[in-house]
Amino acid sequence: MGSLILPKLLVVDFTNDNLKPGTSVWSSTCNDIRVALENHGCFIALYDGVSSKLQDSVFRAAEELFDLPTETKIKNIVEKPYHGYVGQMPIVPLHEGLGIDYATDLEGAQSFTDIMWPDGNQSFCETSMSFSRAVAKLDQTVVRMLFESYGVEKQSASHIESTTYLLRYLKYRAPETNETTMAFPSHTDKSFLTILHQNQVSGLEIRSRDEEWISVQFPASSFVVMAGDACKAWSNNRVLSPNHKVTMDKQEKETRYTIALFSFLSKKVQIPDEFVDADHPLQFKPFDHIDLLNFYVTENGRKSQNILKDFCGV
Ligand SMILES: O=C(O)CCC(=O)C(=O)O
Ligand SMILES: [Fe+2]
Repeated sequence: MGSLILPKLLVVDFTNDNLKPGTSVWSSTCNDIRVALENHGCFIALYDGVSSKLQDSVFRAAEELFDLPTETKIKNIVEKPYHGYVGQMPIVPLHEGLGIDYATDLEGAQSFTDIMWPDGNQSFCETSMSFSRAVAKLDQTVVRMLFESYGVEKQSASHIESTTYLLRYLKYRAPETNETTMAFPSHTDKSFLTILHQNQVSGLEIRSRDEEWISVQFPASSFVVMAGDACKAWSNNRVLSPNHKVTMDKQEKETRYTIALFSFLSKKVQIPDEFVDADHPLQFKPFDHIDLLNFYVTENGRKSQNILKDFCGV
């Protein structure tokens, strides 16, 4: 066994030196990851690619960012839906978020930093970029392992080459007495994969394939790897892109911060031929990833109970 299944969710120890391509631990872990993504749409990764110093820095960077005046934060305008500033919404009063597109590139991190701090903030820029690059490595390892488990490993390199990353800083303040505890409503992500890292305040809940809501406890230094709708489409409906939400505890006094890295494809999302046969007919037409986001913000997209079927169903 390459990995451990704690009460509900798979925990994969990426710090294990024996987890190397070609070993039996590697292949059994590839298999565990595939099964977890098919049944729960997520798993927990223990990963030391982000040093504890960088973890501390990224949460300090989050506090510094959210402490900026609202008139500055709203300048985080990105053309792509759900990429920029979100906040001040009466129905989701606890939540605020900002996004850095192309976060693993210096230009992406720098241009966001320049808008937030016109006089410069080099440490914020470096922290955001280093964190994104370190988490992107985990994303790429998971892609490689998932592709290998499905026998399409030859396609992982071109997939990784065409991946771009959005880093989002997310804040959930503690609810006041008699205020809603719903901090982020139930949804599926539109990414290929999402990787979440939270501070010590929990709140994430994920709905598994058998419709059980699971409260996610992040072990120290852990990351939640979750499949988005693009991964579900790519897999011809094998992978689950789980509904998930954030609920704050009524008694909670502290602010929850999550730093989330979302991966998107700059080439078409297309189902490999290997996933299609008489028992598994083609379910989705190829599509541009950005068009899935654009559909999601239309009235039909928002109302849809099955976004992939309505957007690109065969
Ligand atoms: O904060 C979290 O744990 C989840 C955030 C989330 O689901 C999202 O931003 O899509
Ligand atoms: Fe999400």
